[in-house]
Amino acid sequence: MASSVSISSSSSFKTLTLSNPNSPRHRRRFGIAYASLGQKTLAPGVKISEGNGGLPKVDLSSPNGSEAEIYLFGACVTSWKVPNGKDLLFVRPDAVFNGKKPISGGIPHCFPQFGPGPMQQHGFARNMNWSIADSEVSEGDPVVTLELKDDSYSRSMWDFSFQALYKVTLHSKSLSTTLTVTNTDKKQLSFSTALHTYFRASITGVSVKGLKGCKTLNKDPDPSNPLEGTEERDVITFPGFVDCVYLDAPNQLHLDNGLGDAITIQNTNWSDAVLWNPYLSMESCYKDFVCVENAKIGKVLLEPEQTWIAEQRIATS
Ligand SMILES: O=P(O)(O)OC[C@H]1O[C@@H](O)[C@H](O)[C@@H](O)[C@@H]1O
Repeated sequence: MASSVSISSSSSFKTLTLSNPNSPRHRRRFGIAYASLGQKTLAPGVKISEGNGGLPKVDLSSPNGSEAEIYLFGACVTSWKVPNGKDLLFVRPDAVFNGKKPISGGIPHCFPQFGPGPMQQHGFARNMNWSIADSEVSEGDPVVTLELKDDSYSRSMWDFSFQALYKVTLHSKSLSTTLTVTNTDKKQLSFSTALHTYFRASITGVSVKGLKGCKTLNKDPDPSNPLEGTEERDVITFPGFVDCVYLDAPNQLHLDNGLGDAITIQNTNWSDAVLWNPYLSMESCYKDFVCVENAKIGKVLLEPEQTWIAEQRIATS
């Protein structure tokens, strides 16, 4: 992949495009781009900084003390700190920041395939560089919108022209993420997707409420041949390996992270949910996180120029 940095501006925003951010040449040029972007071009509370592995990230900070960071690589939110300084997201200790492998933790995207399927697991959006499309302050809260478009890499796996916009809004005690996918092709396309959120947790104390009565597709023991069932429990705990899809899940789930935080996970238009904890297959860290994912497992069909929008809002009390 060639190294490049480009900044283009339209009437309301500037776009910073980065590729192969791990190369020394790229880092040099990123420095220039960073300087010339300056803070003036971004809204108050929205900054660009150099993250792990030299990868660029967007830092959001709100006047009331909450903070978030989002890597352009994968548009991955890796940190969400509430005003008391606690980070409610988790990045795995084996996560790499090399601009090639997806970042394992935070809120990775699964797009345009949740998986398993013909493409690489969880699609390609989590290992492509997104660009900054816009930033603003909305009712005092910092907002950044990242953008992903097809290129030769995405087309080698999924031969469609598309635009994905990912708007991240940092509120005082909640983080809202809105994904908007538009078919910019001349033919119909379809995809499945998820926000694969890793919450920091103490797994023996974790519980999830709100899924009773949902149809389940249990990926344990065979992810490619899930077992159908119905969730009978009011309160789901994690005494062992869990990898389960919940179809037609409600718009609000309640997570007790076992660390003293009650987190609500609200959504609009994410029809399904996924619970995952790898248990002993990730012995060094499985006790420290749980994935509660908003997902769209059934295919979304988009005709040319059609758009699909879904929002997730995670909040503490
Ligand atoms: O790609 P990651 O972050 O390691 O996550 C993998 C897991 O992601 C979950 O969403 C899937 O349900 C699991 O089947 C899968 O193993």
